[in-house]
Amino acid sequence: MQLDIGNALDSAATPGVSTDALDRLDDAVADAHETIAAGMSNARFGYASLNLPETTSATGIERAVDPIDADAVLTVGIGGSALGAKTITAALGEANHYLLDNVDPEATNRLLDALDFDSTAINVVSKSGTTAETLANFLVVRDAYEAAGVDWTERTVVTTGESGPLADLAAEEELPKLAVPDGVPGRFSALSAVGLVAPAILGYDIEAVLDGGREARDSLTGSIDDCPAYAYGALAVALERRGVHTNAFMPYAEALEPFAEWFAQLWAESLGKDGQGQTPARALGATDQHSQLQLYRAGRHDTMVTLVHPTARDDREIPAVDVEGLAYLGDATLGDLLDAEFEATEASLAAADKPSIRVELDRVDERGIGDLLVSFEAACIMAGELMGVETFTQPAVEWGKNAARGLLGGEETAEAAAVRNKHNYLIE
Ligand SMILES: O=P(O)(O)OC[C@H]1O[C@H](O)[C@H](O)[C@@H](O)[C@@H]1O
Repeated sequence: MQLDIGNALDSAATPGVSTDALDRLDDAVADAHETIAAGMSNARFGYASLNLPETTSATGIERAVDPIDADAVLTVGIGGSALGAKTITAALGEANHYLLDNVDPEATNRLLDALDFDSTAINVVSKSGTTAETLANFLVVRDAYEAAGVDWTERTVVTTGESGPLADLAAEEELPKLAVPDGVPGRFSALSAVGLVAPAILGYDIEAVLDGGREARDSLTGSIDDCPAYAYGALAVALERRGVHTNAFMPYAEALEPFAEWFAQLWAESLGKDGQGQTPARALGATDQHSQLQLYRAGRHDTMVTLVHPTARDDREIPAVDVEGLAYLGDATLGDLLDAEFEATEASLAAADKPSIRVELDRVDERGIGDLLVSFEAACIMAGELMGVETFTQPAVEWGKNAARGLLGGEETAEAAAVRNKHNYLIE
């Protein structure tokens, strides 16, 4: 991954974010890098995530899924236990990866009504093994396979922690079970079995995904000047300190649309703490030029736009047509048009003095997605160090999980009691 940060420096929105300011930040980055590197070598909680390209065994995962013969995969998981797999398979252009993360019964019914159970593997993922949405969806899916007379036990792989209700279910049915590695929070676990089982079942080269991750990991150095990942994290913090509280993540590749979703969880859950953080907004180029760009260019000075741009892609000619005013299209390809839109957006933001960062990758393929995932994880960890927050926890999210469990008749929790006592103000 490469960065061009020119448009984020010295903009009217962010006076003070200059090359000098970044130079001053470089010492803090060097110190934070030492903490991160020490955390990696001691496999400390959270920091161990950056070791996954080394510690994950692609052959171990491939061996575990080998007996499963399937053309499609249904992943049952939520948050960090779903978005990694979704991001990787989408980046590789896979259409036969389905996801049950939410528990909207109408959407679930529609998905299960259309699914070919015989050819679809079930990939159940939960680090804790207790998440209500995931467990409920797994029970529903098992039931649907049974109702269709299809043996779900022959097609299911479970990825979870050592113990817990999901581990018990897996043991009871003697299902193949892979581990969520120690020291790795869910949203940082894409390059483990959590994110790689689905692409492995679908026949992708998951070793190449890990290779891309290794490249990103090996490029972590203690200076902004030669480490794009850290430069991104440091710059986002410098901007956040000056009131840039929204980070609009806008890839110019459909295949990276779920990457923006993955980034949103990473950025929000890791950095939204102690009154700090940036709100991640999801956008897609060029589509959202025709929707959100108005706000980013002419709205409040509180947004940075992250423009992600692959430098190579498969392309398609635009057919020439003899109609006045359309000749210019006949000389171009769809890729040329998308690139021109990208350049125009970047220039238009700069002309309005709005900060943007250009992230480039060679191609959206196995290596490219591995590189991007690890680079943004490292960027996030760097940002967390500079902000002084606990990057690897998510207490605010746990609050809601505890409340929902208590409300459904699980063990009584203080959070559920707070929901029961909440003050309503109804207007009917
Ligand atoms: O993997 P699980 O334990 O099922 O957790 C799934 C998700 O649950 C919560 O929402 C956490 O905040 C997320 O970080 C996590 O990824």
